[in-house]
Parts: sequence; C-alpha cells; structure tokens
Amino acid sequence: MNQQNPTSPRATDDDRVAVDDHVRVFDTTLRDGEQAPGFSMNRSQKIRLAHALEELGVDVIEAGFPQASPDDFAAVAQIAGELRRSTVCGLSRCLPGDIETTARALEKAKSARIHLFLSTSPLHREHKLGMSKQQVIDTAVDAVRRARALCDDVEFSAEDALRTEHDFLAEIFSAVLDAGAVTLNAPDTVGYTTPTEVAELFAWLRANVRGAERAVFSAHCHDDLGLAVANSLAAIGAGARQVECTINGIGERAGNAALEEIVMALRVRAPHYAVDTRIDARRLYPTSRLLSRLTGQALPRNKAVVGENAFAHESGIHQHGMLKHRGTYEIMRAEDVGVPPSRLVLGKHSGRHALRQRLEELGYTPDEDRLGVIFDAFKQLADRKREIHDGDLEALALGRDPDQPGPWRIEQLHAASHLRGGASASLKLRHDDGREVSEAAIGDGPVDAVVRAVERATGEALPLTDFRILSASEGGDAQGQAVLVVDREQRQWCGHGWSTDIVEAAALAALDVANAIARDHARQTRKTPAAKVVNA
Ligand SMILES: CC(=O)SCCNC(=O)CCNC(=O)[C@H](O)C(C)(C)COP(=O)(O)OP(=O)(O)OC[C@H]1O[C@@H](n2cnc3c(N)ncnc32)[C@H](O)[C@@H]1OP(=O)(O)O
Ligand SMILES: CC(C)C(=O)C(=O)O
Ligand SMILES: [Mg+2]
Repeated sequence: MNQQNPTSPRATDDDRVAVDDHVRVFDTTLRDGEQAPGFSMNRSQKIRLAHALEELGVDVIEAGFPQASPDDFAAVAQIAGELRRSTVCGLSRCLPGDIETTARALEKAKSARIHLFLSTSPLHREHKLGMSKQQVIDTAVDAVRRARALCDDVEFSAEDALRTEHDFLAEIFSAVLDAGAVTLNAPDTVGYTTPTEVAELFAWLRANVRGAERAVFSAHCHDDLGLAVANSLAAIGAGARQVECTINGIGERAGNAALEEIVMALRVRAPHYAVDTRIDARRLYPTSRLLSRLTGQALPRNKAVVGENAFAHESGIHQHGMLKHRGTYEIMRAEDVGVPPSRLVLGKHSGRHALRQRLEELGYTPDEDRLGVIFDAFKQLADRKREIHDGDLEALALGRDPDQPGPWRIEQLHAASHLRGGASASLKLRHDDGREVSEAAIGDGPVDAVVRAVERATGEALPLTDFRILSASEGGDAQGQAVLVVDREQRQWCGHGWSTDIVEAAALAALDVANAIARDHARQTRKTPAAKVVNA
C-alpha cells in the first residue's frame, strides 16, 4: 500500500500559539456514527438524540449530510430549527450544490456551521479525486468562500490529513483560513496514526499554518487500530481545541473516538491535561443508553465508562477492597457519569465479605457457622450459574432450592407456532401461598406468546427491552440460556432461564423477572435497606 511517510518537523515551545483551556466537543454521532452499517436512525430518532446531545452539553452537533438524501436534509433542518444552545452543523462536499443545500438546511439554526471536507493525501488526490495539489487548494478555497457567503462559521476538514505531506497540509490550511474558515480539522480518516505522530503534527501545524492564532485546530480520529481516543488526547495535548467524537464510539468501520472516554480522561486526569470540556458528565450514561436503544445495538459489557461492567465487581479480593474504600478499584464514581451506583456482582469469584454484606442488605444476619454453610452452597451454585441474584441468595439463606426461588413456579407449559405467522401459549403456575393460575396468550412468535402468558398469570407487566438466547453448553442437546431484560419503574430487571427448549428457557426467564419484581415488592413492604457500596 502506498503509505505516505511525511516528515515530522517539530515545533519548539517558542513557536507555539497560545491556546485556551476549553476543548470544544463536536459530536458526529448523527453523521459519521449514523453512516456506519447497523446504526442508521429515522428522523424522529435523530431528533430525539439531538436533544439529548444538547442536554449533554455538546458544543457542536453534526446533524447530518443534507445533500445525502431528502430525509437527511429534513432531519438537519428540523434539528436546526429546534436546538437553541448547541451549534448545529451540516457536512458538505466542496461542491456549490452541496453548499447551497447545506446552508438551506441550516437556515433556522440559532447557531449554524457548514463543515466542508476535501481529501488532501496523495492516495486520495490521485486515485479518488484525480486532482493535482493546486486543484485541491483551488477547490477548497472556492468552497470556503461560497460557504462563508452563506454562513459565518465554516469548518474545513482535510480528509486523510494524517497521510498528507505536512507542508501541503499547512499550505491548504493557510489558504482556507485566509478564505474565511474558522476551524481547521485534521482527520485521521483511516485510523492510521499513533499518539506520538499526531502530537507532532498538531504542534507543527500550530507553528506553520499562516494565521494559526485565529484558528481552532480540531482532531477527528478513527479507531481502526484501537487508538482513536489515545490519538485524540495526544492531539489535545499538542493544542487541538476541538475534538470530533461520537457516543459509544460508533462510526465508520471500527468507529470514531468515543466521546465519553475523552471527556472522562480529561476529567479524571485533570492535572495532567489541564483542559476541560463543557459536558455534563452525569448525562453520559443516559445518552449512551438512549443511543443503544434507538439503534438496537447493545454495548459490550466491558465498554469503558458506560459498559455494564464499568462499575461492577465480582471477584472477592476486589469486593473486599471496595467495601473498605471504593478508590481501591475505581478511578471515577459511577454516579458522576450517570451510572447507577457501583454494584458488587456475586458470582463464582466472590468471597465471604461481599456475601455477608449482600445478605445483610437483604435483611439476613447469619452467624459465622451459618455463613460458612451458605457460602459453600453459594459457591456450588455459582459454579453452575454465571451470576447469583438476590432471589438465589434469599433461597440459600432460607434453606430453599435456589433454582426455584419463587414465589411463582411453572407447573405446565404448552406453546405452538401457527402456520401463517403468530403463536399461542398456555401455562399453569403455582404460587407459594397455594394459588394456582392457568392462562393463555397469543403473540408474534412462541417466545412473545409465552412472555404474554406469564404477564397475565402473574399480573406483572413485562415490557421487554432485550431478549437473547445464549448457548450454555455444547452438543446436540445443548442447554440454551434465555436472557430477558425488562425496563419498569425506572429500573432494569434481568431474568435468566435454562433449558434445552428455548421456549421453556424464555418462559423461565420471564418468570424469573416476574418473581424478582414480586419479591422486591414484598421486600419493600418489609422496608429492607437498598444495596450500596461504601463511600470513597
Ligand atoms: C470520510 C467521510 O466520512 S466522508 C462522508 C461520507 N459519507 C457519505 O458518503 C454518506 C452520504 N453520501 C451519499 O449519500 C452519496 O455519496 C452522495 C449523495 C453524497 C453522492 O452520491 P453520488 O453523486 O451518486 O456520488 P458517489 O457517492 O457515487 O461518488 C462520490 C462523488 O463525490 C466526489 N467527492 C467525494 N468527496 C468530495 C468532496 N469532498 N468534494 C467534492 N467532491 C467530492 C467524488 O469524486 C465522486 O464524484 P463523481 O461522481 O464526479 O465521480
Ligand atoms: C468528513 C471527515 C471529517 C471524516 O469523517 C473523516 O475524514 O473521517
Ligand atoms: Mg470520519
């Protein structure tokens, strides 16, 4: 591959242009994020996310690429008309038609930006655009002038900047700055650069672009080598004062730099970076969850800052430390990024300290001998199940069979799929208090029907936000694990069911949630204190 190896002259400290300590957050979830396969959103979803981004405190929202389609135009126009605090930006090629369309889409914005881009690297100039260096400069300058005639705030991006010759990059940035651009973006379009290289480039540009003191330099890093956040931070360290990023790091190919990671790196390591954004970090988790829900794309559990495991601890040694002082194993507080308080997950790696703490929170105070018996049973159970839930613990504490924590148990189940779509299910449940209930329901498929039947029989609404079947063992008679997530009363309930029959696994998972809700209501009547991790 024809990789450029541009020289990397270094700027001396004396050459540097003074910069302020505000890093502008330019969010491109609705443009670069949305253009990646699997992440497209309809207009009303985009509007919803745009409002959430404004609430989050994003400085600039790239709302779309108005020339791309009538719907993209309409979404950008509606976002421009509705937002009042964030600048609304539209992406545009360096073509008169694109620029006019983008300006029209932004007409109603309180604060608007046209974002022009044109490739500058030799590979793109030669093979993609078929343009000489001079043609690239002339096209960019002409476009910036046209855009400035329609909008005061114009950003220019040199696409594939990180594989562009440094002196050509400085030349084109100087020219577009003269023509009226305000923000100069040097994107690592293909995620090729490294932190050292990107820092050298930004320092060099600040020293060598004519009029650099008037410009805001911007970084836009892709994650092809998993370096997007590190590269963005390195650019900020070298004077970039705008960072382009996306919620959950979604974006073209491996994605863009994750907004929540950059924001929290700058905040957690504040003395190191000495700059900050205006993001309300407590909105990070809700915004991340909203995006996942809108796109239907779940996050990996171990995703930094906003993943399910980011503030969860299962291993005994960590839990012991957390119970003494949470700074032992956490560098930021869950509540500061809007995540519900840290939780100790009980599983096969947990120890007695965490077990005792959770039992006490549930209202059980076993003596040392009894705790030892419960702990042995807990370890055996944990070897079979991935996570131990409160219902399991209560059953162990009460000496009941933890696989059937109740109060509802399935006595009979029947489900059938119908030939031209649809399915029905009927079941009989028995309650610990002796009641027996039989119910039937229809649904889009057998899983839907069985969940509806559990709802009717238990009287608990189960609005599903996620349903998955995982293979829990191997071979032809593999056990399936159904995982079912319900959002209710501003809480998330997660149920599990195991069976070789996936419909039965789904019924058990639905019953697991209905039982957990029923037990929670019973517990609240007993006024048991809520779980918490000891202070920092
Ligand atoms: C790095 C990035 O993320 S850039 C943004 C990428 N995002 C997208 O492409 C999503 C939206 N895109 C689209 O909907 C379509 O590509 C459209 C509507 C913009 C254009 O569609 P078409 O006119 O059919 O062109 P197509 O996409 O096939 O090819 C791109 C054309 O734009 C030209 N082009 C590419 N970048 C630029 C630019 N920055 N300035 C001017 N022209 C450009 C190409 O040379 C090519 O021109 P040609 O048609 O004269 O050969
Ligand atoms: C349009 C530009 C900024 C881009 O997305 C890229 O180069 O990655
Ligand atoms: Mg990009």
